[in-house]
Amino acid sequence: MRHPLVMGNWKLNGNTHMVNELIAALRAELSTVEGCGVAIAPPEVYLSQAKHALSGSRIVLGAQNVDSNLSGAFTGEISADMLKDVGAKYIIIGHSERRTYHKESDELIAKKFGVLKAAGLTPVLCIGETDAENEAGQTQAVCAKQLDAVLSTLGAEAFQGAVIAYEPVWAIGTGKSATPAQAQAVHKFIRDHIAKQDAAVAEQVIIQYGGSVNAANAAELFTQPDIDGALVGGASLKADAFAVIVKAAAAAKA
Ligand SMILES: O=C[C@H](O)COP(=O)(O)O
Repeated sequence: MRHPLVMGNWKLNGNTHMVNELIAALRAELSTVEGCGVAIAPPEVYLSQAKHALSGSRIVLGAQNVDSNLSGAFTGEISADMLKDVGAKYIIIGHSERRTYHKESDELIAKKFGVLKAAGLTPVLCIGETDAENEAGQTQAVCAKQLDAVLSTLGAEAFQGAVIAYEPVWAIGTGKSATPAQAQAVHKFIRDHIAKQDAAVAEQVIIQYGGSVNAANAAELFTQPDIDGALVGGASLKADAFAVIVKAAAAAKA
């Protein structure tokens, strides 16, 4: 039985004051919610502060990226061990913004996946097609290629305990979410693709949807059988909206 996971990706937003205020508000909003995992990924510079602010709560700390190297002369980078050391658990890799702005390849992202697994951390692997790829009918091919980078190097067992976030690039930050039926079709394709190698692993892997999830559309998305929560950008910066999304996931999957 899979449990949903709703994770907030704060992206490049926040400051010392905001981290404390938003976490305090989330703690108040979510203190009684059960049946849905909750995580937040603040910017790396605020991870320790966030960990302290989350102390004793059920909200888990995540991060937005990791380097593929473990240590050494890699200026500006953060290692898996460092993330673990500060208490982060769910680590986003392969986000389309990193694929686009930092030219991250499927191969590099697969390497990061392996580094996180080796450190005992949970990869949140983002995959998804662009608008042009969607228009060209290439959604499944793009998702398969992004998954295959991990499957071919680490095997299906690497997805045991891992998280996949299907985020169509055209839906990120645009206000234009995929419809529940559109997202479900891709989520089922993703699960079936992994099941070709290992049905048990495919059955347990959490597949989040991401892309303009908000308080108004979350509940309907979560009615779909293969949508196991959400990776939330903009709406994760507002405690009330994020709490509605978490509660919708808990209710839909109860
Ligand atoms: O990681 C989160 C996604 O990029 C979705 O962002 P969004 O909810 O602002 O569309």
